[in-house]
Amino acid sequence: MSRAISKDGPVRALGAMSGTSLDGVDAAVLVTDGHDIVEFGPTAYRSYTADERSTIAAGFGQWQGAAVQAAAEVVERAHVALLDPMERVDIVGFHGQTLSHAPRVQGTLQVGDGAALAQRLGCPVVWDFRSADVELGGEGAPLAPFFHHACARFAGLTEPVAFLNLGGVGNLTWVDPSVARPQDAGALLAFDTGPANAPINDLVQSRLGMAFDEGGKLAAKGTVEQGALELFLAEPYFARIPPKSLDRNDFAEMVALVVELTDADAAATLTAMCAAGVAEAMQHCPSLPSRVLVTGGGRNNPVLMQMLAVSLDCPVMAIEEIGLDGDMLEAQAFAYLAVRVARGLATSCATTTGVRAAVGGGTVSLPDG
Ligand SMILES: Nc1ncnc2c1ncn2[C@@H]1O[C@H](COP(=O)(O)OP(=O)(O)OP(=O)(O)O)[C@@H](O)[C@H]1O
Ligand SMILES: CC(=O)N[C@H]1[C@@H]2OC[C@@H](O2)[C@@H](O)[C@@H]1O[C@H](C)C(=O)O
Repeated sequence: MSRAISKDGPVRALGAMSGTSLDGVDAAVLVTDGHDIVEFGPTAYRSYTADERSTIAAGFGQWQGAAVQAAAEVVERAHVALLDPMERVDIVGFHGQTLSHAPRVQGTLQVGDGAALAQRLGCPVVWDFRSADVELGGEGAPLAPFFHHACARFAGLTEPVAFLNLGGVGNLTWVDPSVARPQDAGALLAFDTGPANAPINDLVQSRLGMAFDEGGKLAAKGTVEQGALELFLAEPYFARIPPKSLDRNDFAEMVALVVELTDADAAATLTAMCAAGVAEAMQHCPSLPSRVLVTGGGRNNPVLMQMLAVSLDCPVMAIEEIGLDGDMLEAQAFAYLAVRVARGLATSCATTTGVRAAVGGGTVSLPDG
């Protein structure tokens, strides 16, 4: 067996994330002891080709079979292509690609073989981060909140803030940085807010052959259809008390609500739905955050950001305002979580996934030799 990481002190970790919006794979190096962030390192990105994207998308909602296998192969190849040329690190956190997520029914499935990646890269790889949490009764998501807590403390924040990730799905973490440990009472509350970019991407892809509504240009030309928005907000999900999480396509029927609308009105309405899901989420926060720090691709959509600014009762800004990289936060999160798993520290707790006791999931695979 090759070396595992040291028992204490900071290590260099590399995190890799393939998110629900299917744009590509993000990778980022982080120096951490599993508690505090010491330093942010280099980052890299590899976009999926249109063919790769459709192969992965064909696996969405599936748990086994040829489509899952084909998606897994694409995910593995893309990660090797991205990570192999990067620096050698002490440990890798490999999220893989979520194909299906139904924690109370079948479970949660992230594809990509971490054991094979450990052999290929010649270093320990932590993977399958979500299964243990689900097996212990948790939602298995979101998992970035423990990292958000570390980020808030790294940035020297003292007041409660919210981290809002707008990827394919939206997720919000309310953090009180004055509480020392993420699993302690009052430190965190986290959950998925609703669909974010995924329905917008699906709409512009199917109608216009575009990957996403760049700059919200299409939505900016449209009018929000209030009736559709009201039907959307009547979904019981929004009133449900957290913890709660979503699969990418859990709100697929939304598209039916906009099917009769023009391209621009449909885009505007789906964008408004994302913002309205976030506005609904605020009622669940323990207190109004001092500000909402937006991460993920949705922060690049000025129409969406403006809708959020109008509908939330606190300032909304891109996370770059506190010096963090909004494109890489999730990859950094899985670097951080990998170190925590390897050191036997918790990665989720009752207020982040609803798991009964704080738990550290994840499988650690070491390379041979
Ligand atoms: N300039 C832009 N204008 C509008 N939308 C954008 C822009 N840049 C990115 N996006 C949106 O953000 C998406 C990518 O977001 P991100 O990389 O955060 O998602 P992800 O990590 O795949 O998802 P998740 O957080 O759900 O796992 C794109 O697919 C697109 O919809
Ligand atoms: C099951 C799954 O992969 N969920 C993702 C998805 O994408 C955003 C949101 O839904 C969040 O719950 C989660 O990702 C982030 C990285 C998380 O676990 O914090």
